[in-house]
Formats: sequence, structure tokens, C-alpha cells
Amino acid sequence: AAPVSLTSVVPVPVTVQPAGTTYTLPASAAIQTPTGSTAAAAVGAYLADLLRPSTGYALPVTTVSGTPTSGIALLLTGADPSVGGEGYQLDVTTTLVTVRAQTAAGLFHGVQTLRQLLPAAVEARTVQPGPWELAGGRIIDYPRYAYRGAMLDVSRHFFGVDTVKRYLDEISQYKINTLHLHLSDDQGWRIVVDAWPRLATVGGSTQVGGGAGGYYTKAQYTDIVNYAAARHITIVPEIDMPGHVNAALASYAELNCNNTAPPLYTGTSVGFSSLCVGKEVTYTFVQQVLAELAALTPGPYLHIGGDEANSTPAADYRTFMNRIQPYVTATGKTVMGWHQLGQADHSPGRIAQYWGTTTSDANISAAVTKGAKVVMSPANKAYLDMKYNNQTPLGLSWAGLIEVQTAYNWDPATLLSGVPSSAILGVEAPMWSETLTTLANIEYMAFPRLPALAELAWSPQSARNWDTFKVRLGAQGPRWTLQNINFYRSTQVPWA
Ligand SMILES: CC1=[NH+][C@H]2[C@@H](O1)O[C@H](CO)[C@@H](O)[C@@H]2O
Repeated sequence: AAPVSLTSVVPVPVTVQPAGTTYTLPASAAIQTPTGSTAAAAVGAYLADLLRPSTGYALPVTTVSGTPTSGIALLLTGADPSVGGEGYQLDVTTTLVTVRAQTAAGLFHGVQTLRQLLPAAVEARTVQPGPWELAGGRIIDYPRYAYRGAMLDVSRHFFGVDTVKRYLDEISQYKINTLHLHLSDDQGWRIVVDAWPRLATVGGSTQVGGGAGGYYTKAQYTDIVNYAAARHITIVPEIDMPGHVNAALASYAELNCNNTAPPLYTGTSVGFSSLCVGKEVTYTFVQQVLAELAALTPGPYLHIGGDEANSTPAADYRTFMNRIQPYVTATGKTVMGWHQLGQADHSPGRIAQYWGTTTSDANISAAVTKGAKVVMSPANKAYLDMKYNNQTPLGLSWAGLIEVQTAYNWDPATLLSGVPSSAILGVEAPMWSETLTTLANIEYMAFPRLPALAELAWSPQSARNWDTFKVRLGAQGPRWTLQNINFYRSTQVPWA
């Protein structure tokens, strides 16, 4: 069989130059990284872990000081300057495979492309017959947007560390570099805060439907952060405020304006809860929560929510947000929030996450006017918890039905009027979990739409079109089957 074509990669690369030759990976191949770079060696070890089970090859990871003449080389010199901080240059000749980048992140992204250019059988976890062929040629590639995210709501239904790690594995295939964890909401508080222990023990004790819920200890959260970092994914934690706070209010009576804790909530309504803007204890609470979360989070952003504060008077919303945004920046982090945050004053470097369904919005325009950058999560395009169609057994439909083509066929730069394309920092695909309880549920809603959104976030707009994308997407199907990803076989996609 002919090797996988260089033009089959998802997300589609910036430039692809097939050479018409073929490289065959020999059993003796080594994976070689530059002497002195532990970060590059870690990418080499990651690649070895990917390839050893299916090839059965030893694939030793060694260090080199120059450019090797055979095997696979992951190098931090010689890449085309256009690759920038996250891109890569892949060269496949008849004797040597090189991934060149300026950073380990770039090498990691090049490795994901290399992975896709090997036969789908490489995804098996048992030894498969070769030959392990690669099409010869050159790919020079780099991302359109710096922020390429997924979001997992672990509040409505709690998902343990192993599920989050599996989702990180799955999204890292498509060069996603951010995972936003929605850690608190009305139905659950999911992260230990030492100064306020009942948040986890009480606030984390249930979930939608009344199940046992759960929460991450600080060690477990750190485990997730480190696992993500090894895949060059940054964790963005969210504490949603001042609304979506019933779990916190149920945990501490003094957080309530009437000093009475409401019962824990296991339904799926929104907009009924609010922190008490007039009480000083509220600000002590927020400051301590954010400080402990910042200390656990190496990434630059703390997401403070801000959506659906329907039980917080507009003036109180502004007072609250204007008072707590400096708590974030005091930790050295940068504020991120849903686009309603545009009602409050700017905070340096602030990101407003757009989740509307319209092509213009006063709050997002206000946020941008005040200096915010925008991450695009339009609910009628990017919400992975929306049903594909009326037959989809899981998910919601308030923002509309989102089949794969709908998720793919839009341009983050031009969707919103009143927001210049220069304000767009990237794309994020949220997955809310009111109706989702298992990894298989997550996978069914994320695949194949997450790869579609990953291509929006990475690839040049000029290189994108549905007719070629759907073929490349279909060819990912056998790879997902071998990874035991429970994907939805959309009738819009010609599955290989
Ligand atoms: C930002 C935002 N707030 C709401 C909205 O998105 O819809 C989600 C369901 O699709 C829901 O779970 C969430 O609480």
C-alpha cells in the first residue's frame, strides 16, 4: 500500500511539499534528540512510547550533537524561521526523518504530524506487521492562533484524573494547547481549597442527578497540570463567579447574604445563585480561593467566569468584578472570563471568551474596546455539548444543532462584527456536562467536532475547505477506532 499522503494531516499544514519518495522505518532506528535538551528528550520519549507497542521496535532515545544520518531526529536547530514558537519543519528523505523546531512544543506538534503520516496501525497497542512507511517530502507548519483550547465541565458531572488525562491524550493529537477546566458551579465544587475545606467535602459531594460527585486534591490537580504540560497543553482553571455558586453557598452559611446555606443542588437550571456582593467575607473568600488556585497553576490565566449572573444586580456585578480582578493580577496571573465580563473595567491582558450565538454583542465589543483579546467559543458553532442532530442521545440543543460541517464552516476572524480580527487570540471548544457522565460520552460529543475546531484554530483560513477536510477527517476514523475512541460516525463524513 502507498504510504499515507503528506496532504492528509489534520489540522492541514501551512505548506506541504511531497517528494514522491518513501521512507521505511527500520527496526534498528533510534530517536535522536539534541544533547543538553531535557525538554526535547521528553518529546523523544513520548514518541518512543507511541511507536514501540505497535512496531515492536526498541526505538532507543539517544542524544546527538549534530544532524544524524538515519532514524528519527528531533532537532532544535535549522527550522525555517517561519515556524515560530509552536511550529515545526518535517523532512522525510529515503534515509532520515527530521522534525526541526525552535522549542520542544514545536517538536511535539511535529511529532503529532509524523504520527498521522505513519499507517493507522501505528495506533494499535499490540505489535502489528510493518512495513512502517512514510511519504517523503517537507512540511513547514505553524499555528494561525496562539490559543487553541478545549474546555471540560467537571462540575455538573465530576470526571476523575484518569478521564481528564485520556481527554488530554486525545486532544493533543490535533495540536490543541489549552484545556480549560470548569472547576466550580451550582452543582459541584471540584478543587480543594485549604482555607475553605468544606468547598470540596460538602460542595464536591454531589453532582447533577444526585450522584457522589467528587473533587481533585491539590496533588491530583497538580498531576493533571503536569500531564498536560508534558503534552504542551496549558491548564486554565475556572472558578465561576459571581453566579453559578450554589455549591460554595451550600458549603458555608456565612457566604450567603441571609447567613443561611441553601441545600446542595442537583438539577440543571442556571442563573439562580449569587455570591453576596455586600459582605466583606465574600472578598476574603474570593481572594483566598484565587491565591491557592494560582499557586497550583503554572499557566498564565485564571478564569473567573462571569456568565449568567442573573441573580446579581448589574451594578453589583460591576462592583464585584472590579474588586476581584485585581486579586487575579496580584497573583501574577491574567484574567479570563466569559464575555459578560466586558461590563466591568479592563484588567491588563484580559481575555474575554465569547459564547454567544449572534454576530454582534455589546458586551464583547465593550470588552475589546477596553483592551481585551477574544477567545471564540460561539455556542452555535463550538459547543461540544450541543446535539449533532435530533437523534443525538446526549447533549443539549438551546444553541442549535451542530453537525460537523457547522462546527467547521466558520471563520473566527470574521464571525463577530464590531470586533477586529486582530483582537482574536484563538478558539476554544467547551463541553458542558449536564448530560455527560462517562469518558465514552465525552468522546462521542468531541469526535469528530473537536478536530474540526482544532483545524480552525491552527490552519490558515485559505487552506481550509469542507470538501477536502471531510476526506482528511474520514481518514482519522480508523485511527480513533484503534485508540478505542467512541466517536460519532457522522453521515456528513466519508469514513475510511
Ligand atoms: C458560558 C455558559 N454558561 C452556560 C452556557 O454556557 O451554556 C451551557 C450549556 O450549553 C451551560 O452549562 C453554562 O452554565
